[in-house]
Amino acid sequence: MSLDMTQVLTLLQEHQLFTAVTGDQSREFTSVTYDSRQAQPDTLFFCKGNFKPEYLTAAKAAGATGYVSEKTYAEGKGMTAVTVTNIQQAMALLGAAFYGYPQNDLFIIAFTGTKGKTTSAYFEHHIQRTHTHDQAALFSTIDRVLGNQPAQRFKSDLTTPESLDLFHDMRAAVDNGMTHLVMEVSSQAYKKNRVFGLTYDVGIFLNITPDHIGENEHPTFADYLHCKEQLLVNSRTCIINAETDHLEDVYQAAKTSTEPENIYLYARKGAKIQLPLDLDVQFSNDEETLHDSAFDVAAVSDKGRALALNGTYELSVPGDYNESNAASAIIAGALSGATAAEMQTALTTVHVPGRMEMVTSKQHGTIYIDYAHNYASLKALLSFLRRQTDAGEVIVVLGSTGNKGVSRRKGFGKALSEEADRAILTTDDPGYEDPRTIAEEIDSYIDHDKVTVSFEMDRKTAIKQAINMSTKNDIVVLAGKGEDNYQKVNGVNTPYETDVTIAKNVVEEL
Ligand SMILES: CC(=O)N[C@H]1[C@@H](OP(=O)(O)OP(=O)(O)OC[C@H]2O[C@@H](n3ccc(=O)[nH]c3=O)[C@H](O)[C@@H]2O)O[C@H](CO)[C@@H](O)[C@@H]1O[C@H](C)C(=O)N[C@@H](C)C(=O)N[C@H](CCC(=O)O)C(=O)O
Ligand SMILES: Nc1ncnc2c1ncn2[C@@H]1O[C@H](COP(=O)(O)OP(=O)(O)OP(=O)(O)O)[C@@H](O)[C@H]1O
Repeated sequence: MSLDMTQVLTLLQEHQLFTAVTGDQSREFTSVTYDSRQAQPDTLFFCKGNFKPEYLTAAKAAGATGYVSEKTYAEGKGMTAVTVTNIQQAMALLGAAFYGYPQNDLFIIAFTGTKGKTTSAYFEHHIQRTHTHDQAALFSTIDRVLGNQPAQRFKSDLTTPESLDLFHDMRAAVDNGMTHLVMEVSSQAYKKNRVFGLTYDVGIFLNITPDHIGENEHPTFADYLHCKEQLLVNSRTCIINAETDHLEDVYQAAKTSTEPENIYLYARKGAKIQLPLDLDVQFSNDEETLHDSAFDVAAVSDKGRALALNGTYELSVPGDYNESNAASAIIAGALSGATAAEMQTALTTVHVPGRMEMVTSKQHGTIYIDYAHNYASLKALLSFLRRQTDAGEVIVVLGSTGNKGVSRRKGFGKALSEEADRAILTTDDPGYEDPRTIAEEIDSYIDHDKVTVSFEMDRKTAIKQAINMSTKNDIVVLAGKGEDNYQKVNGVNTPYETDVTIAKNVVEEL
């Protein structure tokens, strides 16, 4: 893989990003990076974000011969310097070119939404693995699967990787024989131009509620919505959950680049839709259970019927909202050519780490471990579980993260007041804050006439207490950490056994 200066300048000029160039213009680069620690001979280095000039000095010392940035630096003397109007966009364009446009060799299915991205991406990946006989890659918040060997599976740092990493990983996936890619696209990915210039074969919009607004994320809800909608603007075929808030805005965004015959709308049967739009696919379920779900999917338009996806689907992950997530994955699967039978097979065995994990105990009811960590997700989770447990109590163990998402504390108080009987407030990634103070803040939003609250800052002890106090008709919910095996404390990822392990051990010791 390589990139020469003629390609660099042509691409930047074509996209009106080019400002100026100095130095040797006959260079060819055999490596690209935005991190000086990765630089090597003949590297093209990108100066972006919270960049410091000494990183350029370090990159040059390691052999970098060119750099791209929004201004020139004295530290880059002797290197070819290309200045651009937008470094993130330039990096995405040049990254795609350096890695030989791997997206052209992949059928790409991309999910966005405030909640359900990871879950739906896992559902879709499972469908695609079945459909393609294991030729499907996955870029999720949890992991990046670039091939079928254990060494081709990596933990993720970001929901959507930085552009150079994204195209690097796509190239690796293609070279590993992958033909399909399922990916999550965060609003930050658009805000930071990580996916600039990328077009998806199928883009799915799941839902939007206020979240990720604040310092280092989005200044306003309007900005958050705009960034999320960019996924649809950049998709050849769009799938929209017609139950989402702001449906009109979302639908209009899809229509800016996609004909209505390539926009699919789905919803639960009987759901109230905000706009007089015709649905394409409905799903329904008369029998929810705590352990899995069997729901019906039916096309209700001509273009929906052309997908041949009608049928009853058994889903190994419970929760009414997961039926909605699965419905989106089924439509995307059908658009990629997967048959209903393939999708039915896949969904019966899918597992999403840290989402709706179950640990059962005969005397103490079922324990659910779930990543729910804001109002919308906790409300969705608890209201589903509440409906399943008329006879018993809903007992919740949770905390809230320190130094970010402060509004979640109020949301937790609200969701607990609406759906829980007991809450044990504890620690969840307190960062530089005191977990007890965070817990007290959550408590200040709880209606104490409805919820009995106690405090236990050692999360393991809190989990033991919750399981021990529950009876066989109760449900215990361990919320917020999912499969995390650390607690972020004072800037350090402190090892943590995981909620699932602790719950299993407690049950074994009973
Ligand atoms: C605000 C934001 O988006 N920041 C991201 C951004 O940071 P940045 O460009 O400022 O980079 P930086 O890490 O501060 O460092 C500056 C530059 O110096 C370079 N450097 C640094 C040290 C050195 O020795 N040499 C060197 O060259 C770095 O490689 C970098 O290019 O680029 C970095 C990767 O290059 C990301 O890790 C970082 O994500 C931050 C940490 C983050 O976690 N952001 C969250 C908000 C986020 O993006 N979340 C979404 C999910 C949210 C959702 O669910 O919707 C996500 O997609 O993950
Ligand atoms: N469609 C949905 N609507 C509401 N809540 C949901 C939905 N799907 C999942 N959830 C809840 O949200 C939690 C997080 O789900 P998931 O990880 O799939 O979402 P995400 O969009 O990837 O989230 P994040 O951006 O926080 O990583 C789940 O554990 C569940 O409690």
